[in-house]
Amino acid sequence: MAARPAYPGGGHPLQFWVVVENAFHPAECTQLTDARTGLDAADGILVAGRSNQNIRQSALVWLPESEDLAWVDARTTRLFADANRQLFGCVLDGFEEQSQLAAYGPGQHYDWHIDRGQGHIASRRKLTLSVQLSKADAYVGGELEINADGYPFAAPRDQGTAIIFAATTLHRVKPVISGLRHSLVVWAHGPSFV
Ligand SMILES: O=C(O)CCC(=O)C(=O)O
Ligand SMILES: [Fe+2]
Repeated sequence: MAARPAYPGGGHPLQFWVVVENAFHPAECTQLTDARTGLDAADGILVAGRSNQNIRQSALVWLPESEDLAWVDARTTRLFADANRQLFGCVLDGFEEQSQLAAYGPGQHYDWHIDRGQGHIASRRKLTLSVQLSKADAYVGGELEINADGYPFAAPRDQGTAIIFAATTLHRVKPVISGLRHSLVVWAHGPSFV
């Protein structure tokens, strides 16, 4: 892939995502990955309710609703609010889906897709938030890439780093080669294209 060309005209390059380092403390990441234990993992569920193993292969669970985990919604809401103020400036009016915990083992991946979909909830997805819950050296491969303009950007893989992007932006998780990658994925919702 060729390097991104210099932005013409001397202005600022367009920004398509917001990265927040240390958005989650390592102990918070561990609490979330531990929360998976004992939960039923539905293998390869697309959020539209259709399963397509060619696009997605990962173990996915909904974040359980418990008092111990109440801080998660507060944190992710703050991350969305800050990113929306800083960059996106879109109309957000709710959080209509439970947060997801995903885990990708060897060979598992999520091919290029966008998160805005059909249906009354998926069509209202405006922003996507992904948090790297695993330590950077806990897995090989498994990069989260965002392709907003033809130049895929690999999200930083440091544990606790969050990235926020428009739910209409192409992204993928490359196949994990070894180890296990955990992530937290959340959407913020709102009316179309405003
Ligand atoms: O695991 C991730 O970081 C992203 C997953 C994803 O793209 C999705 O669940 O729609
Ligand atoms: Fe996605």
